[in-house]
Amino acid sequence: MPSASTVKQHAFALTLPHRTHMIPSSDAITISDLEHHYGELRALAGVSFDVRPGEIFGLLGPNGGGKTTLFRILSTLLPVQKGRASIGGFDVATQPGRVRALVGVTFQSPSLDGKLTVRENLKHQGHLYGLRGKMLQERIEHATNRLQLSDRLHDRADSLSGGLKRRVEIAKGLLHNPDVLLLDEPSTGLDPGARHDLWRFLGDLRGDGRMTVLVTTHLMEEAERCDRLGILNRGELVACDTPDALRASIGGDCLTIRSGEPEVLAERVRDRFQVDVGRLGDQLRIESQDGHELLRDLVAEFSPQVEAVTLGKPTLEDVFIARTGHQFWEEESP
Ligand SMILES: Nc1ncnc2c1ncn2[C@@H]1O[C@H](COP(=O)(O)OP(=O)(O)OP(=O)(O)O)[C@@H](O)[C@H]1O
Repeated sequence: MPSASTVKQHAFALTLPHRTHMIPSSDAITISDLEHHYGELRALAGVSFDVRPGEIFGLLGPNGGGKTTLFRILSTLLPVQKGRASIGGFDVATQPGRVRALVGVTFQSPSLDGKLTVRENLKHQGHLYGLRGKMLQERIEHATNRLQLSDRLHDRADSLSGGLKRRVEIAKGLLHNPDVLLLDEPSTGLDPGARHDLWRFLGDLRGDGRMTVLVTTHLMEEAERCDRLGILNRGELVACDTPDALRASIGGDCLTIRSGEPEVLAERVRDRFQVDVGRLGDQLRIESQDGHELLRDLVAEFSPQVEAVTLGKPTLEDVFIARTGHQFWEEESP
């Protein structure tokens, strides 16, 4: 009995037409005013952004942000309810066959058959895409070379480490030579070393500028590695730019203060220094052009109420907090 994910991949692959188009030089992915509802629940609230050819574009967001919904619409597995999405100029709603020919997809849930070797897994995937004989052989060689899996072709999938399995999944997505690779949380369950390797491979894949990669993640360190990022929160795109530009949009330094009386201290700091003070639980958050000076004065004046202070350059998490008014992981609590 095939697993649910295998069935899903079958559904994705079987309707693939022969590929006739390369991505034109305009945007690789265009999303305009995309909305999606599950019953009453609004999972996407009018999202718009573009992904340029050859870039690694990250969709960053906490759990429930809407990443997987958007990912499934782009991979033609969910219908477009409102708005428009196109890949390589082909409309996801009206030209799904064309879109499937252009994209390779790696889903969050594992899709390898553990009892089969790497080669057998890839062969099976190739057959789903109508590839056979010499052509399939060449594609398997090419994909496994790119992901440095050539010496693993005869290993059973269930004998591989998590990182290697993930690379085989990506090789599966590359078999039909797509121009756009869609990856849903590719490093879920990987240790930091395997995660690092995975990102090195992603960098290599688009090295010649031909492959566009859209990757969803809830990990800041992954988001940092993307060329550009869209930050999704509760179905809304709250920011979209390069990681550097997003951090620079905060400006200066970020000061975080923990206090037993956060509300009282916030009021006093506002009055004394004329700064905006945000509050997240028992922590206060201040953006300042000169954090060192403010830190010194603040501790000198309010040390009895200050339990701990951190000072640092803005991180992507600070960007998220500044754009949404809440912490990244707040959403995850059960
Ligand atoms: N099939 C579904 N039926 C009903 N609600 C759904 C369904 N799929 C997702 N949702 C809800 O839609 C919202 C967005 O979910 P989505 O999976 O797109 O977010 P996400 O950012 O990918 O989160 P995660 O990382 O947890 O998958 C959430 O509130 C989720 O509970």
